[in-house]
Amino acid sequence: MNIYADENMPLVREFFADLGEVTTFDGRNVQAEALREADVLLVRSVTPVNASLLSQNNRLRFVGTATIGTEHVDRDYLASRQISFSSAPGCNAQSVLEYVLSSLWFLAERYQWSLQHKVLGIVGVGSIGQRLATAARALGIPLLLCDPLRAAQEPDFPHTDFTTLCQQADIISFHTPLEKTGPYPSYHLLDAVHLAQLKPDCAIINASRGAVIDNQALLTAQQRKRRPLVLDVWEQEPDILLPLLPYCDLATAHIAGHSVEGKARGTEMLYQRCCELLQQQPRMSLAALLPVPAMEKLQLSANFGLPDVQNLARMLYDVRRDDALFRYHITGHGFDWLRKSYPARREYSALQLSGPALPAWLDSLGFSRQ
Ligand SMILES: NC(=O)C1=CN([C@@H]2O[C@H](COP(=O)(O)OP(=O)(O)OC[C@H]3O[C@@H](n4cnc5c(N)ncnc54)[C@H](O)[C@@H]3O)[C@@H](O)[C@H]2O)C=CC1
Ligand SMILES: O=C(O)C(=O)[C@H](O)COP(=O)(O)O
Repeated sequence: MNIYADENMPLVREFFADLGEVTTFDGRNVQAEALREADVLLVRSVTPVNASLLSQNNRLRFVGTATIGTEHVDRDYLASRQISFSSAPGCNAQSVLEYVLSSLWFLAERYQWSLQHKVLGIVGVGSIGQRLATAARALGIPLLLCDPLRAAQEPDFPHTDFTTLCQQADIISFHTPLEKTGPYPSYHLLDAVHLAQLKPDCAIINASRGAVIDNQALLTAQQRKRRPLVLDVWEQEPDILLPLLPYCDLATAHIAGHSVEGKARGTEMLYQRCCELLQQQPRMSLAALLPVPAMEKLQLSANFGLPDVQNLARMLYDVRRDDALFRYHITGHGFDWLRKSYPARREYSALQLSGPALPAWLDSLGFSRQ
């Protein structure tokens, strides 16, 4: 069994070595010729998997993407060749939540906001958006939710249409997939028309897909009237619209989902799907492979409360680190280097909390107790 995997897939050899021979490749630049002998193909979001990439391969059985987003995979083509496919839904949802929370705390500090007096609009309330909604409720942040697909299926879903959300929210965070067609396309969802409808100081956070926001229209709007802006994802990565950078409060290289756990969970999920396909019992598990975190245990006193949570979270992840890396290295090393050399970052759950009266809302943020 020949297993071909993106070189940026952590623990891929540890998981897959018992299923076959593992060969790694550069996901951004891989060509059809290099994949001729693959039985299993494991990719990340940077590899378009389509008829052209698979034109020289006639033995492929399984394609897996260790990501939540799947717009880079031509699933109809895979189905036409009876090649099984799996993504890794939810694998890095907690990682994106921690990115957004860190961004919210940063913006609150920079602009001296009380988040409890800001309306957070969440666009796309799936794995990530729902986690964010749960965390925001725990932190007392008022919410507007926009998800027309959920609204169509769930009579009680408190849906606010996108235009109304644009008019009423103080902060908007995007968590939709990138869809160019269908009844609810998200391509350029935030366009010049909607940008003009936002409150003057409405903050924008995008950690979904770059093209959910019309980047050129965003630049024009920022040049006219600057708003708080956090961008993890950009149109046309890795060749992004660099003139946007001075207008960003936080700018990062599509790393919101790149926690150690988030990336490794993606590898594990594909391993499990592959074992199912091969009708083999999985022999490896993430719990056994994850490294011991630098900070393992922390005792909180009975005085720990909501105002302290930001300091606790910052011990584990502070988005300012990634913003600084981006601004320093983007012109020299470039977008993909920043992603490839991303420093280790553990999720909140890596730290076991103990104490006499741990508040229940810590669980809603993803912390774990001893
Ligand atoms: N920056 C990063 O590192 C990462 C980015 N992502 C991106 O975040 C997206 C969301 O991830 P998940 O929450 O796991 O996906 P999900 O599929 O669980 O949720 C997406 C939600 O968006 C809703 N939606 C679809 N079209 C919409 C529209 N036009 N307007 C409003 N809502 C719409 C869907 O109904 C669904 O509930 C992914 O598709 C991926 O593109 C995911 C992980 C990491
Ligand atoms: O899961 C997704 O979707 C993402 O966007 C990942 O966090 C980033 O994907 P990679 O480009 O690192 O594969």
